[in-house]
Amino acid sequence: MATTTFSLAQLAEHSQKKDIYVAIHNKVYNVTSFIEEHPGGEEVLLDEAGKDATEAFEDIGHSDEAREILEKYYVAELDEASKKDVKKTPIARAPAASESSSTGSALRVVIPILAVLGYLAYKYTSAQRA
Ligand code: HEM
Repeated sequence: MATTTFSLAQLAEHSQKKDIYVAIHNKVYNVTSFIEEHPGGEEVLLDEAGKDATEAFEDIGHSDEAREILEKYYVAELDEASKKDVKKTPIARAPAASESSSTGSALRVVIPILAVLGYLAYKYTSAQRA
């Protein structure tokens, strides 16, 4: 049997009371027929409808029995790639690093020049005195 995969976008299409899918630990479950039986109530499941409900599910500390019930409603694997796309945020690069290194290299050139000029000035003035 070929494995069906669901993206987060596909999962989000099933968020109505008459059509509820949730993802828990990267597996997608159709819990439409379960919501009326849920000991925790319909409301909490409706809040997680069409989403990755792993955190909500684990925060409650569901029993092994709850996990077994879940297996009956399995429909597909959650597409890992679609998850990563959502989480990917551009990292702002700090320009300060390159700026400070160029300031550093400028100083490395200027300081020896000043030292040579100082030495020559000293030599010149002492030659005048002699
Ligand atoms: C979608 C799959 C879910 C299944 C199969 C499921 C199943 C169950 C079961 C069997 C119980 C009874 C206690 C236990 O055996 O642990 C329970 C309780 C509970 N569930 Fe879920 N649950 C699901 C999702 C959720 C989600 C997403 C939430 C979100 C917060 C939630 C919140 C609760 C709460 C608060 C209780 C405690 C009810 C009480 O003790 O008064 N459940 N659930």
